[in-house]
Amino acid sequence: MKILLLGKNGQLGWELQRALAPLGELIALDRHATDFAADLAQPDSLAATVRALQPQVIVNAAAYTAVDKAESEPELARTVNATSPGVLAQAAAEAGAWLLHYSTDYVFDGSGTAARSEDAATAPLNVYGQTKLEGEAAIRASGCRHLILRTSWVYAARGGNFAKTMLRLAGERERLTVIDDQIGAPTGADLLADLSAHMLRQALQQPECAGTYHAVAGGETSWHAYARHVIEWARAHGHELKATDIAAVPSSAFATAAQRPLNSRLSTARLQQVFGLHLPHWQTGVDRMLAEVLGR
Ligand SMILES: NC(=O)C1=CN([C@@H]2O[C@H](COP(=O)(O)OP(=O)(O)OC[C@H]3O[C@@H](n4cnc5c(N)ncnc54)[C@H](OP(=O)(O)O)[C@@H]3O)[C@@H](O)[C@H]2O)C=CC1
Ligand SMILES: Cc1cn([C@H]2C[C@H](O)[C@@H](COP(=O)(O)OP(=O)(O)O[C@H]3O[C@@H](C)C(=O)[C@@H](O)[C@H]3O)O2)c(=O)[nH]c1=O
Ligand SMILES: [Mg+2]
Repeated sequence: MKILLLGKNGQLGWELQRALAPLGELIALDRHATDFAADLAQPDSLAATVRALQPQVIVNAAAYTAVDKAESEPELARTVNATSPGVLAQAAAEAGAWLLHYSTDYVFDGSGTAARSEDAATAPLNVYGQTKLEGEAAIRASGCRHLILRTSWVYAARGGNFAKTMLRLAGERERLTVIDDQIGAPTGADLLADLSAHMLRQALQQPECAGTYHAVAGGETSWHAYARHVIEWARAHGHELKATDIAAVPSSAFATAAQRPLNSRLSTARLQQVFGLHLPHWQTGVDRMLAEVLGR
């Protein structure tokens, strides 16, 4: 089996290079690839790549993920997150290939306190979420066999993420202010990549498993409690940090270009039921990532 992976060097793309390797011949590209076009800012070039390589599976880990910047670059965000996934999906439909794609908790408005299921009403609050939602719709409209995994708050040992930002800021400042009224589940790129491989393997045998799934780690937290956990773990493992005051603030007191959902809880019941997979608690993966990053 031939698998084409796009966005190979992002947090998730890097882990997918590992997790997908045993499933078949893996061709992993990033936007700078020269033999085959793989820049999602150039949608017109992508169909030729799929036709030339003829993969049985296309995995798209590339995305425009700068949430605040997307507010001032909506066209580029839309091209990368919606138009190009649509082109890949069309090419997959024509080739009879599967498409594995990723989406986000930010497709929802975050009202209420309940965990959302896959068919809950979407209503993105920001450009990034809107373009990711449009990407989902383009994939469904193409008629290709697909898996769309909606995840949240992704971190990895390799790449940039909130946990690493908190470690850096805690080394530089005595006081941090962190939002405590946005609730969600930090999800490791390693876990998501492993889920992806297991789900793909089953879906290839059971095409009726195609569809959209919420794929996040177990448990829930706020950005503030997540930050505190990361900083306390670092201290407990001998790292000296400046920050003594990790202040909890409401979203209204922390100005950002993009508005973010308050309730990012996603129910993984469907994933667990259809694929029989277990979602470990978020702290297990975060602690493992910290041990790797901080060398303890
Ligand atoms: N990060 C998060 O918190 C969350 C992410 N997701 C989704 O999960 C998926 C993976 O995200 P994650 O790995 O964390 O994101 P990263 O930002 O770590 O990686 C995104 C990758 O996409 C690449 N990329 C950006 N623009 C283009 C382009 N024009 N052409 C080709 N590649 C491009 C980047 O390349 P380069 O390095 O060259 O810029 C980077 O390698 C995405 O679909 C994202 O929307 C969902 C929920 C949360
Ligand atoms: C740096 C910083 C952020 N925050 C807040 C802002 C924001 O609400 C939250 C997280 O900050 P980030 O910049 O990591 O947030 P953000 O980039 O919006 O994270 C999101 O990325 C996209 C790609 C997704 O799909 C989402 O699931 C989610 O992970 O913490 C603070 O409260 N204090 C701080 O010092
Ligand atoms: Mg971010």
